[in-house]
Amino acid sequence: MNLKPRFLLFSATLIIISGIAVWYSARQQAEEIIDQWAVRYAEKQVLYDKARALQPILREMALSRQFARSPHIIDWARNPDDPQLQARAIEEMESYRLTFSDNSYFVALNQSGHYYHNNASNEFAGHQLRYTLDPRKAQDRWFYDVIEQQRPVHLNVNPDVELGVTKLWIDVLLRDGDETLGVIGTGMELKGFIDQVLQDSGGDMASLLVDYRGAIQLYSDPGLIDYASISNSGPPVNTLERLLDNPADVLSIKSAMAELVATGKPVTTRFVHQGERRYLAGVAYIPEIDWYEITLLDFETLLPLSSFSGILLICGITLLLAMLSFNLALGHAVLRPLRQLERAMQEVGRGDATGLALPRVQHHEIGRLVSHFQSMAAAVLESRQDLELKIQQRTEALEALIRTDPLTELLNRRGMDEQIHTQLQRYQNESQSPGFGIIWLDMDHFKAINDQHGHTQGDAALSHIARLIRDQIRSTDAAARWGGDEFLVLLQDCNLQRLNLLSRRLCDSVAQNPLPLGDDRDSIGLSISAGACLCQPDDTPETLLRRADMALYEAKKAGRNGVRVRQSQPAKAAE
Ligand SMILES: Nc1nc2c(ncn2[C@@H]2O[C@H](COP(=O)(O)OP(=O)(O)OP(=O)(O)O)[C@@H](O)[C@H]2O)c(=O)[nH]1
Repeated sequence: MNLKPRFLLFSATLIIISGIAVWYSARQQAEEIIDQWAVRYAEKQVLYDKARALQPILREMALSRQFARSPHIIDWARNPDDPQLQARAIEEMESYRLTFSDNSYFVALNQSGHYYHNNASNEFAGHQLRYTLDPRKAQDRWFYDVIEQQRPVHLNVNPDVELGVTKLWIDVLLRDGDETLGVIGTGMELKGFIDQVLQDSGGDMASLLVDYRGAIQLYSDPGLIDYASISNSGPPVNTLERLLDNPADVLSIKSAMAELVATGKPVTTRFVHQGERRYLAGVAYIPEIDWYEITLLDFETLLPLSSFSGILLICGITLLLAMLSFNLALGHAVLRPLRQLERAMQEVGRGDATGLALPRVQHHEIGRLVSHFQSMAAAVLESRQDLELKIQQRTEALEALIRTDPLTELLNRRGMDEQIHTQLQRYQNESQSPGFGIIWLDMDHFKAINDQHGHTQGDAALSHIARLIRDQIRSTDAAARWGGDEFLVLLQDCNLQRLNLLSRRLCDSVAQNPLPLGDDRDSIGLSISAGACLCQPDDTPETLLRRADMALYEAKKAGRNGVRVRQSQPAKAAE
């Protein structure tokens, strides 16, 4: 596999692995942030809810306490049958009615069991005595329970059967010294109170008030309120268990409540579940009423994890872009130069090293690689050229060798054959081509020289004659050792006169230049016979040579050291 797909695969694997790692760690971090944030938020919220719920209750409680300390009412409660005291007390009660938020009050006297009440619309003016309490009636049990428990203030959520309303009752003991004269106070209309202080803030949080047993005292869903908790002799019905599915969560909240009372901490938090949802419960103790404020915070709605998906998306895109940029940079800095280098290497391998398209990288490893490659390619090119030159020279030398006679360094028979063919073709094909002639030379009595002086001297004689021939001919002419002691001379641009002249000159030159034997006074006399002829248009190499051979034969026959020229004029000249 090439580097590019390898790197792409590698990068993709890296993206996936680091993406998963980033996803999990970011999710973990996000969850931790949300949890920490939610704890802080829940702590603040429960304190806020506590203050919001407590503020109106405290006001009514303070007023009710003051109401219970009224001397007019205490005097009357001691003597409930005294009409004057009753009139003053009812006047006092009516003035308090206007100060209570509900504009209503109740006064229940212990001695007579009479229950006095007037409401916001002053419906019972002049008939404030509404009924007489009966300890046998369930709906009147609250009065006797409050008296029995002797708690100075008691809050009680209870429907008023007589009045047909459900209220949060603030029950305050009416006392004179150690004597309990009755219970007085006011009621806050439950629905209005809940709407005012416990209404859900959308679907993301819920607020409720519970007593020390976990019995729900105030909640936005009236069906879950544990009404008249004070009067129920058995265990409470509507408790935290109704709200939280998991018993462990209920125990957890109860432990939080115990912790608050034990440590005096203003607030604490616990994670709980309601159905599939996870909530954070902020718990605060309200010592003034001995209840607990619980705020359930659905932080998955308040701050859903999906809020962080944008960050995760950006992380993912950034990672992807980083990897793509890395790949692009890698491709630009490494892979592309490497590909160019590879192509250049292939070109050098094919022997085409001209105009190599090499990457223009100056620095770093690839640059050095290119530089080394350039040097190497230049060296390879140089040695290749050198080699080719040598081969050419050797080939030329070989070519020359196979056309050269090693002893005399004249053309050999093959070389002269080619010359005759070439010249003959040119003469026959080109009308303007001048004719040429050949001279066939043969040493006279050469056998005797060999015999008398040995073959070495015989070779020397052959070389000596070759030199003499070479001296006599032009550079355009050609001379060859035809074989043994025979030579052949080809004369360019030749006619009979020149043929005759040069043949004679060659014979004379040999005759006049004996072969020196090293000793100045001694030499071997030499002579040659020559047969010559001019080429004819219809000649073949064979006919041409045969005529020269015949001329040579005649020269030999005529006594040697002589020349015979076949007189026939070439046809072109005759024309
Ligand atoms: N030293 C030497 N002798 C050679 C060489 N080639 C041929 N010969 C000798 O050359 C002689 C040629 O003799 P011929 O041409 O037949 O006869 P000739 O003695 O020259 O007499 P004519 O040609 O009739 O004048 C032979 O004895 C060959 O052995 C050579 O390369 N070196």
